[in-house]
Amino acid sequence: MANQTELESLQKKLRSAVKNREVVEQARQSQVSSLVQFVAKLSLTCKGLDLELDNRLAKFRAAINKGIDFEILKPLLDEITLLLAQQELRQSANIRELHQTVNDAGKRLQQSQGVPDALRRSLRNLLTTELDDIKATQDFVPVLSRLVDIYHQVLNNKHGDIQAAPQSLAPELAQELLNLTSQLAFEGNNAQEIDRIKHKIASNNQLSVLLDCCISIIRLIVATISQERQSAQTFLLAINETLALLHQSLLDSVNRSRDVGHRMAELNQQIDEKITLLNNETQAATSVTELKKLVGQKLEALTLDIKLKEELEIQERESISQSLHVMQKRIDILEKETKTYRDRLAEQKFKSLQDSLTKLPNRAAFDERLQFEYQSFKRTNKNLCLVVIDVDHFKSINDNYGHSAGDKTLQVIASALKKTIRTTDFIARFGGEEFTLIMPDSDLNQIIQPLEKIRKSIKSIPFKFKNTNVQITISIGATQFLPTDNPQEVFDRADEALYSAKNSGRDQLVIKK
Ligand SMILES: Nc1nc2c(ncn2[C@@H]2O[C@H](COP(=O)(O)OP(=O)(O)OP(=O)(O)O)[C@@H](O)[C@H]2O)c(=O)[nH]1
Repeated sequence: MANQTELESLQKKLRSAVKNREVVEQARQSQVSSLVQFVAKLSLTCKGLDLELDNRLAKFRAAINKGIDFEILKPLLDEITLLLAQQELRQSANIRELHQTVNDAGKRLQQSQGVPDALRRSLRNLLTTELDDIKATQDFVPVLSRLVDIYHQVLNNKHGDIQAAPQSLAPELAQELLNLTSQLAFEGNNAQEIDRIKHKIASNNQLSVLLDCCISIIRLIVATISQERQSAQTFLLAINETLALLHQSLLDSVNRSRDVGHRMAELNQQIDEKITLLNNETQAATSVTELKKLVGQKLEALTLDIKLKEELEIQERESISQSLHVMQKRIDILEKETKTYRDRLAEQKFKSLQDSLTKLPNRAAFDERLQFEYQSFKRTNKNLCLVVIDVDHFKSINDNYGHSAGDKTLQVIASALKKTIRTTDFIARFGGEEFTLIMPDSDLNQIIQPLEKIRKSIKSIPFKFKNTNVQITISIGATQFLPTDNPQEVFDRADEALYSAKNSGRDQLVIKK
């Protein structure tokens, strides 16, 4: 009986165990199935990376869907694991490359001119922080999109600035503009205005500022030309008026002369007729008394006519002298007006050949003189040397002590150069901090000593800026005209000599044959 009970209890336990086992089995089955589905889905996310991997994963998905035994799947899994490892390597290489590309593109943008401060800051943040935080390929997406956005904004800005003109050209343009403005000769308010523009160019060479300055200069030139045209017009009108008056005086005088001429002719005719009549009547006279009476009457009439003639002649002389006097006065006015105008033109020519800052001859004057000396060299074959002088590190004077200090320095150097050269030499300000010197009747050996004297004299000027003693030096390049040379070739050779002097440490003279 007891055994029967034990058996039943055992059977009950067994049934319950089987049931539990079935539940566990079912749960496990469902877990395996969701795992299989998950793995299948996961494998699909790798699709498209690599053809080989795609094939293996497709096989794998088909196999697990069929419920193929793990042991059979094992070799396939090994192959897939290997392909995945290769894929991972390739991917990290791609990420490194992408990182580098984004970094390079950003750096390039950083180095370009004219990026506004705010964008420059965003770019710096993107390159230093955001780019370093990237862990996976998809992290590049927002970074790349921000970089493209910054590029866009910079491009828009640049377009708005000056289309296609790189800021790197600005220093050259500023220098050329300064050279050109120093050749302009203005007076009064216009001269002050041009000085203001020059300071603006020298202290800020942003392209937009240079453009503004160009426009202001052109406006000044146009205003000056129109003033000039007006003054020429006034001068011509005045001359025209005086000439018209002169013409009128001449006409009056001619008319008067003609009237007088007519009256004279009439008088002459009257006198002639009276003499003929007297002649005839004296022939016909029969007595001396009659003759006396006749001659007395006729002589009286003749004397009257002759008197009248004399008066007319005096009148005529007086009128001629009067109109000559009027004409002389008008010619004097004319001469005075032309002289004023001639002087003005001469003064303008002088100013147009003078550098306004240093009062030395300017580049135009130098070109004119060089042509003249060159022609004379060709004619006479006498020695002729050309020298280019450049102030060393002049930019640092502007940068450290201001543009006005730079201007003053140029004036002091110019006046020292003028004092030190020989009377036969010709010095000009070529532009900026560069001077040119023409030395006629000298060969290279003869110019060494005077040029060394110039170099030393500039070096010994005691410049003082902001309570600091500053020594300023010059570099000199010199050459001599050869029979086959033209002025440009000689200038280029002197310039090469100057650059050798600069490259060999400055503060020296280099001669090039
Ligand atoms: N104050 C002033 N500066 C000028 C004038 N004309 C040109 N400059 C400046 O002269 C400087 C010339 O500089 P650079 O050509 O770089 O030459 P540098 O500094 O003299 O150096 P090196 O010639 O190499 O020794 C520029 O900064 C110009 O702006 C001017 O009329 N007045």
